[in-house]
Amino acid sequence: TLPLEHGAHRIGNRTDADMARWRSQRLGQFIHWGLYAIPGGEWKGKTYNGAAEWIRSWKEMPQQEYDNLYKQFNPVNYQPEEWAQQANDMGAKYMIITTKHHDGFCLWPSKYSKYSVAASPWKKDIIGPMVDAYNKKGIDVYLYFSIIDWNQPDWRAALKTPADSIAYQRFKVFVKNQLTELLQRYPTVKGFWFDGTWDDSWKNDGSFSDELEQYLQRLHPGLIIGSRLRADEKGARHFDSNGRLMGDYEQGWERKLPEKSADVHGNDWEGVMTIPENQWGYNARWAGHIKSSNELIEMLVKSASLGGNFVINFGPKSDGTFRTEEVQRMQEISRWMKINGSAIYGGTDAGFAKQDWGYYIRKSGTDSVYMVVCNVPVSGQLRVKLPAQTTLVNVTSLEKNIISGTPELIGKNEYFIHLDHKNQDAPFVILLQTSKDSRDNSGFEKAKT
Ligand SMILES: C[C@@H]1N[C@@H](C(=O)NCc2ccccc2)[C@H](O)[C@@H]1O
Repeated sequence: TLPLEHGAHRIGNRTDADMARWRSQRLGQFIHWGLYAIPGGEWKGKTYNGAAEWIRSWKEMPQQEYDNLYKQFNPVNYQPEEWAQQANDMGAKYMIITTKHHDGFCLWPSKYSKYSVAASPWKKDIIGPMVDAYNKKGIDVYLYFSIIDWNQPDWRAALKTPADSIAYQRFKVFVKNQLTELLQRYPTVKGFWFDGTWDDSWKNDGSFSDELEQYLQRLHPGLIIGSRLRADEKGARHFDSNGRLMGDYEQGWERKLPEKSADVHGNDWEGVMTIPENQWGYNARWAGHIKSSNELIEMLVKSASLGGNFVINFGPKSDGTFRTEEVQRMQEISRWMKINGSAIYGGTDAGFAKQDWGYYIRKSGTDSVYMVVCNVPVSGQLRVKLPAQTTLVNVTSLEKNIISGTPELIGKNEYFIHLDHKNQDAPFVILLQTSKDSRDNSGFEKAKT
């Protein structure tokens, strides 16, 4: 291995209580809200085909006109208590809010930037009431912070001249000041969700990103910061030049999920997902595939089955309300979580062989393994192959009329669980009580006779 000063400082997952809490939460709510919600993907009758929060970079958008949108920011229908209530109903245990996206507009009245809510008709702090409302519901808050800041004259994508380096030096002080300010203003937040760290200026300054992370940890012990913040001294990101994960969890799963256990190497990880194909901020016209609640639920289940968290993104409108499709999904996911949430919270990789009908999720640290069935086989029977030295002690379903009869032993540690032929319109859950046992097949057979 290479001698690295600014690579990973820890091998393996964090074992402290803050990280255990994050790991048990499994379902998060991402909120992208800012000036980009005003154009909502359209400008002067034309439709922007990119992600709505990137409209400032569209050649048809005069940047000065975009930058002046702060004069229109006035979310008269913003009700953070309602936001928190609906997130709580959905079953989200944490929320990530954009304090500042790439455009540099701050949703809090920052001392270090004029480009904030303080300069808007709204005037007031947006972040504080949101943190308070979510915390009151028992939902943890994480602060999204973009290192890229198109509004800051000292920001650079790359350092080409000595003048660039002097400007960027000032920019790094500005970043550190804003992050310090955010922790002082909102001391109950559990971590930062950094973004916009792919440019050369940042990638080639691994020592700063490393020192910044350590500074933030000293300021606020226990902070949870993903792998997207840092680079090592060779410009490697997420995984250092020795292949070791930096940060507290793998944070590269954006609009994509790992397929199998081997893809996550036992690391903590988090996937963040849009409901349309690629819109984080509010876009008036969602084009392409819009994920159904069952699709989002399956992604959540898949994430938990692979030992990761799943965060669903919402893009409120400029007036502070949520679009119908997003409210619908929160309500549908809420219904499912109220019945099946026990399979998700505290869930992790069961270490069982994957089957076509769906996913296994182990209640962490126990012999309870949930089966979340997403694909009912036409045979009506679910194959379950237990690992060696594991016996089946009991089988129940979280809802009535799911299982018919008792599991049929079909081979060494292998069973068919027969289903009641009701047509299911959502994933359903079966709970397996297992036990580690030196004698194979003795468990369920014994319980049955
Ligand atoms: C969480 C999302 N990240 C921002 C983004 O630009 N992602 C696209 C991207 C992802 C990875 C490398 C470069 C660019 C999007 O605007 C959202 O904020």
